[in-house]
Amino acid sequence: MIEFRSVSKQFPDGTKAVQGFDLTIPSRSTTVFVGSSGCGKTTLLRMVNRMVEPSAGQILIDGEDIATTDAVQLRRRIGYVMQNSGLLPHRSVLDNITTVLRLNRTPKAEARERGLTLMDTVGLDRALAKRYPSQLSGGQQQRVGVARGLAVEPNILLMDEPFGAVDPIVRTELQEELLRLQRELGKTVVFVTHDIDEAFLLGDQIVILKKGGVIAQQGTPEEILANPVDDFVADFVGAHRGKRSLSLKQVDGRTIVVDADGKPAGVLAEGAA
Ligand SMILES: Nc1ncnc2c1ncn2[C@@H]1O[C@H](COP(=O)(O)OP(=O)(O)OP(=O)(O)O)[C@@H](O)[C@H]1O
Repeated sequence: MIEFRSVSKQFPDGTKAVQGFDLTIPSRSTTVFVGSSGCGKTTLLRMVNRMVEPSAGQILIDGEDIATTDAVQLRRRIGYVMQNSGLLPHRSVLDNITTVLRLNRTPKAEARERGLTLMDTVGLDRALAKRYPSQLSGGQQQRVGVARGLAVEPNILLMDEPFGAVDPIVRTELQEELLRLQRELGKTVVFVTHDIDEAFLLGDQIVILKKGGVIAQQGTPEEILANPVDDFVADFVGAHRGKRSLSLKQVDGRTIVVDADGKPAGVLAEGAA
């Protein structure tokens, strides 16, 4: 479980990115931060692995205040997947995936075996192991990024717009893969996006943010769809999705809410269908 307690972040230039943020993120489920550009999503995410330090407040992981932990150690046990994959261009696919394992002093042969297994896990052909990132498609690069994030067998996986830079078809594929992976692995995933459709598809819990990291609404997709708390949320959900008729469809054993074009608009909680 991750707890934000009255967390604020003011950058040295005076920008107040996040103010008095409170949230509990349950373990083994996916929480999605969704909101417009600049509302503080990335700042919130990066405070979880101390790439950004809060100016005030506390963040607890399983009851432990992370400010009291060693930042480097913390970062090495939390998976982090970023937009544009963030891969090292002069390292092979396998080296990219196993970098943190090697930093953690995992023996070379073991790291290699684990890297290849991770390639299987994220649906990458092992034949690509020796290629460089520039020799891969955008979707393949993102898969390498996910494999790298999973390399240290983290309980927590932070994902910052990981599928933002790929075309819509590949994006749908990657989203479905993530749903499958999450069913198998059951990580605590914190996912950032500005795309409400993506949020509804992937999130067990959705947190809609306004500027300054202010929570406009949090809840399950169906709670938010059924009862937007105010005009801001209704507009955000409606304007980004179009107010189209909704219906239900079975995808991978989950009941998905789809709009008139068959685009996913949400997932029904178990037992709700
Ligand atoms: N290092 C920094 N120094 C000063 N201001 C910053 C810094 N990083 C972010 N900000 C500001 O903090 C606010 C929140 O930024 P953040 O990157 O968290 O937003 P975001 O919701 O992730 O946006 P996007 O979707 O565009 O990535 C913005 O106003 C941004 O300009």
